[in-house]
Amino acid sequence: MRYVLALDQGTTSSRSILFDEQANIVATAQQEFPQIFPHSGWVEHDPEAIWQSQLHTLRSVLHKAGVSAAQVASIGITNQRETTVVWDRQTGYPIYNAIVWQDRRTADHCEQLRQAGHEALFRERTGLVLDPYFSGTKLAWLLDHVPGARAQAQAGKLAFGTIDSWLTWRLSGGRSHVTDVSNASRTLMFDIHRGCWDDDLLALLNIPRGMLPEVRPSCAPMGVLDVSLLGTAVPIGGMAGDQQAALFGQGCHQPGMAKNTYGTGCFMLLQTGSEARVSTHGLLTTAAAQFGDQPHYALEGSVFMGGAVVQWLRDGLGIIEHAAEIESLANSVPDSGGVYLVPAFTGLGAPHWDPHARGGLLGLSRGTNRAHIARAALEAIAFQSAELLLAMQADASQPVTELRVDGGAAANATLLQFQADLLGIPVLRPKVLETTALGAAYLAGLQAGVWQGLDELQSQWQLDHRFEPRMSRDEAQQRLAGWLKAVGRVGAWAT
Ligand SMILES: Nc1ncnc2c1ncn2[C@@H]1O[C@H](COP(=O)(O)OP(=O)(O)O)[C@@H](O)[C@H]1O
Ligand SMILES: O=P(O)(O)OC[C@H](O)CO
Repeated sequence: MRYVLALDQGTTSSRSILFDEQANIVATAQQEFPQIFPHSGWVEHDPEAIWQSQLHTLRSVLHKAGVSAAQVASIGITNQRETTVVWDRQTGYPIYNAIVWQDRRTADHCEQLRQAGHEALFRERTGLVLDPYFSGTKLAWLLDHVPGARAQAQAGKLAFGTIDSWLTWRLSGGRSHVTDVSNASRTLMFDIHRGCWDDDLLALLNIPRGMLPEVRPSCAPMGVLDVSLLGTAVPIGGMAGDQQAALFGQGCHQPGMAKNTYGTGCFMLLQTGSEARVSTHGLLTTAAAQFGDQPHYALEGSVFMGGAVVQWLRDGLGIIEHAAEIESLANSVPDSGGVYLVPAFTGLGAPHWDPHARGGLLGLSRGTNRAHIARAALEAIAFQSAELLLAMQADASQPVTELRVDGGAAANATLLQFQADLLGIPVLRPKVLETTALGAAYLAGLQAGVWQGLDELQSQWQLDHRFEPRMSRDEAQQRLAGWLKAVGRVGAWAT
């Protein structure tokens, strides 16, 4: 029996999931690591903590399954994207904490680039908008603020990577400095059309090219595990950013197929095939996971606060004890009583791209209670996602007819029913909700010959539940109008 191991390095935890040859989950291991908030709007991770937690889960999952490293045909890596690490090539140690995708410290730098008239060039080449979300300005910040970093980078002594690169570097004992197209496409430095780092953009960001990893397709030899780790040189055969990995794991290979992941944030991706479709409605164009020679693209909408709103109810307001309790609390009232919660705690992502927006709780009355707020919180996740799908429908050449879903909050049936109601299309939840890890495993397994092609993978996708829209379109339009009114009130708040 051969196995495929997926390493899923997320924003709040590192996980390892072992799959068998039928893509069944054999064992999982997970470890959380600390979130560091040095200032308002700043979010950092310790790259050593990321590495140690990932290594711990890797060892633990094999131990739990009673499987030896020699039985693992290939390792796939999937990761929180954009999060930026710089390390010393010689010592292998990071020069500073990782700056996390949620971090807003480079909002001013983005504004300066915009004022200087560079937004169109970045957009055309990278498919992204000038927002602190992406790696480029985070990397520039590190070079400008860590003493001596710029000189060392110019001397070729420092390496940059997103988390996929960082883990591969460590896993390979410092031999592989690589990334894949899907991760590279989130950096603001990568031309998604030519499939290479872009010297013009590097010059505008003042980044030495020598720091950057080599870019490969997502299904490709990425490196080999250093034998000192597990005693065997297991190949790393696949790599993709977590949202592109989920698109792959959901079997969304045909243009027009879309998925939404309800995790900390919400990320909706629409497969557009070989066409890098440009959005005129605030979405991003991004590289999908690449299997084979041809690049594939996706339209993406990213919402920063998805399931994290539920965490806020739990940890900030203390009105629930466990995330799952939100469902019964929300269902204890017939509706939100006119309350709208706009969770713009770290600004708004797609389609608004307003780093200065802040959260708002609107429409409160004397009768509002915590159940209304819980319901408004769940609805906010669905409203934000509905805005993404509306933008996609407006941008795409063909209508999106169904939405595949996954992620931790997709366990919540009330949320998914309201989502289907708002969208007016069926929402499909698969049996395997670990689609991110599955996507990484598929890429690695294809590389190792465990699976032969996409048809074989697609036939493995199984439905758990189909949520059909029940609300009238009039009511859905009214609710959306109320949401948009609330969003309008919180814009540019923190300027
Ligand atoms: N039953 C539930 N209803 C709503 N949200 C939930 C539920 N269970 C978990 N969540 C939310 O889902 C998120 C965790 O999902 P996960 O996919 O593990 O996230 P990530 O990969 O971003 O860390 C948390 O923000 C949590 O609040
Ligand atoms: O770690 P997640 O699952 O919240 O995903 C984070 C995204 O990749 C950020 O773009």
